[in-house]
Amino acid sequence: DHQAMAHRLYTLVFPLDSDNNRVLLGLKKRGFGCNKFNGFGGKVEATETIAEGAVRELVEESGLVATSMQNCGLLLFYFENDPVAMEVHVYLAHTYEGTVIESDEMRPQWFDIHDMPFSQMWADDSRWWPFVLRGEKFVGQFWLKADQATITREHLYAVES
Ligand SMILES: Cc1cc(-c2ccco2)c2oc(N)nc2c1
Repeated sequence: DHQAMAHRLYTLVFPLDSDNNRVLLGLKKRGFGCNKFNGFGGKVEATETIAEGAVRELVEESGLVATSMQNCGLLLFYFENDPVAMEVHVYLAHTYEGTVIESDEMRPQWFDIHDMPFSQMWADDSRWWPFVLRGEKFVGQFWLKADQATITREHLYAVES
């Protein structure tokens, strides 16, 4: 039978503009995922809920205060040579306050949701973003090589929202 794997909780938030045509991404300026565009997020602290962590990371990394968020998917990443999986809770932020600011972590930029910079994003993004565009909640499991760029196996499916 399968042994339970250890996992670490993360959030990922994608702010959408009011007519749902554009999404705010951040170019990571340092650390994990450096030089990739991604949603805004990071580790969930022990003292907060996952949703609270999502709101906090969005403020810290973009300056936007989310006033409504929708959990749109779950991503699980397994790395060769690493026993701890990443459990990433993905959110769309439909309404928010504040103005977008560049942080020392992230350089924010708006993109057409149908013209994503996938060549400058994590390899998994082009696989599950179509679910977001269809409004389908998803669960995606991705097994990655140590280079964190190569997907060796994936299991991606829609779930009841
Ligand atoms: C391995 C990996 C990690 C993350 C991540 C780190 C923090 C939040 O998410 C990803 O995000 C995306 N889009 N692909 C990702 C792959």
